[in-house]
Amino acid sequence: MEIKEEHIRETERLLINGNLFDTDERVPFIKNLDSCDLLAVPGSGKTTVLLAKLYCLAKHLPFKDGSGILVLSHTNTAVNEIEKSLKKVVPILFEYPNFVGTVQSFVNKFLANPACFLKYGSYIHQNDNDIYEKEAEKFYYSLPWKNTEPKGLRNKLFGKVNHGKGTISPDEKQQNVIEFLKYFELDIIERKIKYNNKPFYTFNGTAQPYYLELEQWKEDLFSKGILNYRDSFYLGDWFIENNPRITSLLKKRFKYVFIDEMQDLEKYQIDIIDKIFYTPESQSTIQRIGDINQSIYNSGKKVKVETDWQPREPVMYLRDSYRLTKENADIVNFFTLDRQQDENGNQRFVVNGKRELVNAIKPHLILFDKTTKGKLKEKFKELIKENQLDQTVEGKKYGFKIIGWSAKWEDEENHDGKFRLEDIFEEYKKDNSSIKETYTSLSEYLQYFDKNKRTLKAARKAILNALIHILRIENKKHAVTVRRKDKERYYTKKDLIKYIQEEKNGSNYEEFKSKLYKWSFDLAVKQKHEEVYHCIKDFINSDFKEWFGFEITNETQNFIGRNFEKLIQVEDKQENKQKEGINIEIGTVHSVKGQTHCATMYVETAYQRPTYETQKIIKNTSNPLLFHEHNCNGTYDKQALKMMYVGFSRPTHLLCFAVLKENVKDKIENYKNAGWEIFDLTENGNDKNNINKLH
Ligand SMILES: Nc1ncnc2c1ncn2[C@@H]1O[C@H](COP(=O)(O)OP(=O)(O)OP(=O)(O)O)[C@@H](O)[C@H]1O
Repeated sequence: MEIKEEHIRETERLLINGNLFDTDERVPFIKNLDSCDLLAVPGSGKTTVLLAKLYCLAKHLPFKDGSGILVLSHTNTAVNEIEKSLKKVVPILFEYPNFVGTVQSFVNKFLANPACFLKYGSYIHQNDNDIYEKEAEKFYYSLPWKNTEPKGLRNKLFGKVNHGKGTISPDEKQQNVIEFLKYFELDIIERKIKYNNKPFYTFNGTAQPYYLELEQWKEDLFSKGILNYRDSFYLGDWFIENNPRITSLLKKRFKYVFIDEMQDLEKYQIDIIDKIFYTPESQSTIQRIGDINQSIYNSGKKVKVETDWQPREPVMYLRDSYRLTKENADIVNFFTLDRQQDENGNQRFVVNGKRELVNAIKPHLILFDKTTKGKLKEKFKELIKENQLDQTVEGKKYGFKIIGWSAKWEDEENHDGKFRLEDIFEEYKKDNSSIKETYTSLSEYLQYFDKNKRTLKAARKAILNALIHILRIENKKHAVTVRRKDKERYYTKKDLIKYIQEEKNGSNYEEFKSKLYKWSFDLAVKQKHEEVYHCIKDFINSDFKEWFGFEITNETQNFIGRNFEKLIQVEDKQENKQKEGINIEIGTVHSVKGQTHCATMYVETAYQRPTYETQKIIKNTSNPLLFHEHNCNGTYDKQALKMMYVGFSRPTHLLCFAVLKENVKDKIENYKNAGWEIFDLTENGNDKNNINKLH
């Protein structure tokens, strides 16, 4: 197969405003259909060239041999970006036999889900760390404390998990055990439990009864379809081990495999993809794309310092950043953690800004303190207006964002005045809903189902999810046959529909279908949340409970609630948009990975010690904000450097870094001389609005 020039021309019009892809690096990559890795700095167009290649390849679909294209990424956001760019122009790329999704969703669909069904008779119902962690807490509190021999699991874990931790309070010990239950890994092939990457219990070890108790707990969860993200990969490995043919089938199905955001993949994710596609007899092309200096994800709560990705030959590179201007790129450049050397001994990763603006904009350093942090958003808006960024193509296309490393506190402690995003931006605190599969009340299901798209499909899914949630509370299961054995399993959405279609217990499918359509329409289009809530409540209390044969228990009653509970966030967001004129989104650095913004304000926030980014990265003899090579060697300073590298490299036009004045006050002159535009929002400023530009 060959990529056609005419298709590349089409992608130039589609993706880069009719500019041309350069013939030194980008066109050769787009045309290359052999296995390779692609590495490049932020904004160099890695995702863009991948999109271009996908477009060109999709023009050849369906392939004669019936194979397809697999496109994987680490986050849903990245997958959505791919869909947004290509779904309209090459819809065929999103249809069978192709697959576009996260690594997690790929492993779930092709490996973990069939494994779960084969081994435990259930499909994955909830693949979510939050839900899993709640189960871990529940399990902990269900374990008895035994004072007689043999000691119970709870006693054993108290000793083993806290071993070598010195004198700590009983509360801390308990917390450590709960943490263990949340994060230990069960290798179902080897029958081993690992914790913090070290062996903990094994089936063959002396602690077999305790191993078995933990294994049993996990397997009970699996048979309810409850898994954490990591479990999917162990189940996936189990599936490959027990059904080796699956790897040949997948290789045959996916002739081309592309992985974006490669730097964020964990070793076990990289390994499972290699195990399937990177084998001696493999005919599949695997291309892996990323930037080693942007690895900021980790499966735990930590930020990654080193990436697990070991690029392998042949490696291709892209020079220059098309997103960044020279002014912004020059700063980002000094936040490169690992520059590497090329074969000529030159620095390999240099961030070179190619974007040119009619009026160049300097990077802005915004000084604030605890009492003036409330002015940050206003200031950002003012700068956007002053530079007329809301009138630009990029402003309209990419928008404006305020970002920070740490968003929320996980405890209710007093934090000595330290702040995270939620302490600065009230609206961020309120907007704590993320799109999930499971909520705790019917009202939540009907309002949080899809904050961004509000499609009919999303509304329908939410209603069905709420209904199967009730069947789960009521412990209603139905019979399935797995490997000729009869089993019982909780209803999936599909099962629920099938049951109603079969018109069991007087159920009426036609009536249900038209109700479901009306409710979905009223939710998604008319936004009549309360009205729909009452209709569904009536339905549950009449037909639904009769069709499925149960009496409503207190737990379901609580789930439904007495009245509709209006969640203010839903309305708030839209009202804000209209009021402000300029819409500014607030989010974490993690959430804007891979994105382009017109203007970005990065606000330093508290995380571990030393507390703020500037305190972490500024050393006696080196300060990357002043264009010095960094001297970051510790874990947290390296993490900070990476977060700033990712965060600072988002905007096409305006980069603002909002910093606590006390962290930079001795060096303000130096920042000015280095090229920062400085605004001082603090009390002692001398501007008429107390928003002071220091000249
Ligand atoms: N060859 C090009 N010519 C002009 N503009 C380009 C080119 N390639 C990419 N761009 C533009 O540059 C911006 C960044 O591109 P893209 O998101 O593909 O970069 P990236 O390398 O994937 O970034 P990151 O590393 O931050 O994820 C986009 O606005 C894109 O349209």
